[in-house]
Amino acid sequence: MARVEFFFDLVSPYSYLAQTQIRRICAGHGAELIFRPFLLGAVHNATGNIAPAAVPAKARYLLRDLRRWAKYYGVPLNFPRPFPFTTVASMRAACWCEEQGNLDDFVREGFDAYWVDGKGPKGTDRRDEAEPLREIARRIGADPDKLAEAAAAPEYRDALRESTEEAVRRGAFGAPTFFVDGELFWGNDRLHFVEQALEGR
Ligand SMILES: N[C@@H](CCC(=O)N[C@@H](CS)C(=O)NCC(=O)O)C(=O)O
Repeated sequence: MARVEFFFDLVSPYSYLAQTQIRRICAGHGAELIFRPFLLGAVHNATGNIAPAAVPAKARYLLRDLRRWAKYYGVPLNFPRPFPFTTVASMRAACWCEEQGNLDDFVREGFDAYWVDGKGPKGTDRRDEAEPLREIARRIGADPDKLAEAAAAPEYRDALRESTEEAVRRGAFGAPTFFVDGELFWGNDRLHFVEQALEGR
């Protein structure tokens, strides 16, 4: 069975788009799908990359591009303001969900909360994540206090750091990053190559 790893951060709109498609793609090819949390800002820092929205002309273009993709897929997208926002606690909580076996639900509900329903963090301060985390907990049927506790615990801080470092070691520089049996693909707009890779297996 082919194995698709999907490294994501809830702050990444292209990861939101890609996760609306990746389950169908993997199911259609009988591939195993493994979501992997990482911290996009740390990936950018480690690789000397910069967020595309830091270039004003690119930021304006990306907004149009994202809307076109959402229309193309027929999925909702409500670009959140302010942007960017912090996801450090959310992504640590994602590491806890990975351990609990409900990361798939976290991914779906987290992206929907942040990129569809306007329930994401309203700033870049860690405290801005308190309510969004409670929202995700409600949606996935987790104990909100446990999720908040996990987000503050050193073991999930370390788990997130390790998965981020692993992604960088393996060649990641942005999101979404996929590995198909170890081969790296970057971008929602490269999902057709992911499919092609799966067809050849
Ligand atoms: N064309 C790509 C754009 C993806 C993208 O801009 N990703 C951002 C995060 S949402 C990133 O990490 N960019 C790094 C870069 O542009 O090098 C796609 O369709 O997914």
